[in-house]
Amino acid sequence: MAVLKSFVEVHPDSHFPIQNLPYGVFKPQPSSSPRPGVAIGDYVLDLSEVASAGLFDGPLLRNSDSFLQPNLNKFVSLGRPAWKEARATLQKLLSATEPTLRDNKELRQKALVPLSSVELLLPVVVGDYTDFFTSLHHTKNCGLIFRGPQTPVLDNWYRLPVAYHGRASSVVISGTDIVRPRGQAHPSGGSTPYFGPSLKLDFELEMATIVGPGNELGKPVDINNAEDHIFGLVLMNDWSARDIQAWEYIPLGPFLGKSFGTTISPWIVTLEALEPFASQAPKQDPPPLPYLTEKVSKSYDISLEAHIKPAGHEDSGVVTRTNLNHLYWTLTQQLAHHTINGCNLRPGDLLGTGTVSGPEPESRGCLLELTWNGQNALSVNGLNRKFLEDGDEVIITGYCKGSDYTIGFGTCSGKIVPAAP
Ligand SMILES: O=C(O)/C=C/C(=O)CC(=O)CC(=O)O
Ligand SMILES: [Ca+2]
Ligand SMILES: [Mg+2]
Repeated sequence: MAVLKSFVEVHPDSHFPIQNLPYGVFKPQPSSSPRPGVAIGDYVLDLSEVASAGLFDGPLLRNSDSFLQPNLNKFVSLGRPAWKEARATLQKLLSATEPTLRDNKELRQKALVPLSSVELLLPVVVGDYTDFFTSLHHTKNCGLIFRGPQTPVLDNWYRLPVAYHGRASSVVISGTDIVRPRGQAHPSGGSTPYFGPSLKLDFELEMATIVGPGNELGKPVDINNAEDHIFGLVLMNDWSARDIQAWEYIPLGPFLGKSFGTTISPWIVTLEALEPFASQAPKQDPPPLPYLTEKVSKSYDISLEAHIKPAGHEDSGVVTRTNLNHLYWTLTQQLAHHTINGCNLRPGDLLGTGTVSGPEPESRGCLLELTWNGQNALSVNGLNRKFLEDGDEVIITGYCKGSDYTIGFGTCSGKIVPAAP
């Protein structure tokens, strides 16, 4: 079958071919109101213009105002049949052989906006943010570093996807500066805690689920229906202050060491776009309990990289390369487990996968592991790094490489600025 092509020119290396069509929210001008869009090549297609022109003409979206909203919460709440209808409409509208938009100069000029000229915003209002801990390699390394060699991975980890409740208010869009947090820390062997700017500021390379339709309080999601509740994925950086974290986390878990900022990428890549890159999830031993046992156990082959760009440098240096398919617990197991006690999820909720570390030392997803808590410096563009310095920009990227096109996530970046005085 011929490969689907758009009339919008798309560079072969672009993350945003017609096969992707990730959803975001943008402002065409600083004074404009936010509106939903999909990325196509170097452009964003304004979905409020497409809707206003009456071009969503399928049965589910014909009279819908879901693209006349300042965020995607309403659209993601509609569920997979509406998402499929929107995707079919947009792929047809943007295809090389379809004249409706291609030959309508006026509409094209209104609806196709150069990406370089827009401001990208958070795609959804995130009501709740949860962070899982699903890489065995990350769990083992953190266990060794924080707790020593006795039992780096506790028995519960193999039985359930461990997580903590994160902080939604500090989830920010890619490009937002991150202020170095201040807090209490306790130097190892030291007798009294100190207060000041974190000396062990780190990134965590993660991906995150954007929840579609939620579930009613008291009604868990069945594991085999969990995929119906997943709209798509974004890149995520769970900034972490390791010195604050190590001192505060016993016995209740992460708090101020992580809640000062979490960055997500602007484009939500849908599960439909990722489907050609689905892979078999790793075998689980011991087998999970029935409520976590799924008919199809799916992961995705998504290559992930983190780069650091020190202040004043033109280029960034790569510090890790990993893949989403290293994770032990699947996205659907995470979601089903989250609701098994009756907890309700809502459209736009953000479920971080946890740090995506792979088995090789070069595939570790954070500096804590890469430098083994600052014992071994990493060389970045000729500079030594144990933890992040002021002015460092961390850039995460992710993509699935097919033979004819790339499905990419763009980038998720943030720069460290000095702590408050
Ligand atoms: O092992 C610990 O005490 C803590 C580990 C983390 O900081 C991990 C966390 O945020 C979850 C994850 O990213 O996998
Ligand atoms: Ca994390
Ligand atoms: Mg964080």
